[in-house]
Amino acid sequence: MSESLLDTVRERTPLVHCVTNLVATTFSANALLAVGASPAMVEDAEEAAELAAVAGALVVNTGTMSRPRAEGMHAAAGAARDAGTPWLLDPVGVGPLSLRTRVASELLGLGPTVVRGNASEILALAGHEGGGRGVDATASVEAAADAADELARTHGTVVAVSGVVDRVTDGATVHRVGGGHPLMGRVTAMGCALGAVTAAFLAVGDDVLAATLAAHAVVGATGAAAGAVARGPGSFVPAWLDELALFDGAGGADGAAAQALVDPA
Ligand SMILES: Nc1ncnc2c1ncn2[C@@H]1O[C@H](COP(=O)(O)OP(=O)(O)O)[C@@H](O)[C@H]1O
Ligand SMILES: Cc1ncsc1CCOP(=O)(O)O
Ligand SMILES: [Mg+2]
Repeated sequence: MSESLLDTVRERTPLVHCVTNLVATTFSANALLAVGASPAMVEDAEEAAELAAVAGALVVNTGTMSRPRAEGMHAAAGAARDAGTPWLLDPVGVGPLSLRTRVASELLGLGPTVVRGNASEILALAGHEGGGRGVDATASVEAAADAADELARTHGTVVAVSGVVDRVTDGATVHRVGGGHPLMGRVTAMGCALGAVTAAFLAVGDDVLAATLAAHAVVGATGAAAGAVARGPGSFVPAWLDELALFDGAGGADGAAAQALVDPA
């Protein structure tokens, strides 16, 4: 599953349009390049609508909110919906901060293909007390399980909640993805990069749940491998980009390792 979709990303180099935050921009673009996709960070409303209509997939990430950026998000998400471009909402910091919480709720109404966030953000997006502090989660993945299922069912979307073990649901079926490394929580914009990589898989896979799971498994496997060689958060970043770029495809040992992270016994 994961290995063949990764091969398809590399073959097709899908254009992934990101309306993302100031912190995540370069890291997400590098993660997309490393996995084999083609990133474009475009946020002006006029340009964002043009690009979202022709991109392979779109990421809308609320991490550094401003009114002009919110306009770009609405324009991009609306154009993606109209053009049938798959798009992922990463509701960074939703809950404690008011403008982004309102905007994310409006964006949810535009029908994201996937919603991906940490547990506090998913709880808040579903209208529950998430307890988020800034952009970091204070709730556990399992504490957000009911909220994630409810969001998925109400909005017809796949919801992925990240943490020590990620949880992915379409509201009916639930999967968990292991792997990763504690250093991933000490690198900024790691979840944003996971969202960007997930969008690259959405661009080439018709099965949204399978594509989301495959992307999470690849990030889990490469994160574990990078964590095993990194000395700390600084060396984790280049190690992870290298692991992502060097990850073998169909039939390889890396692909099998990623597959084994999904719903381990
Ligand atoms: N302690 C951990 N152990 C293993 N993987 C982790 C850990 N913390 C974060 N990750 C991984 O890092 C990625 C980003 O998750 P997370 O830190 O929850 O996102 P965010 O940065 O949006 O809060 C996910 O792939 C997740 O599985
Ligand atoms: C630190 C910070 N501040 C605003 S956005 C951002 C990055 C958040 O990235 P992630 O959600 O991937 O940890
Ligand atoms: Mg995040």
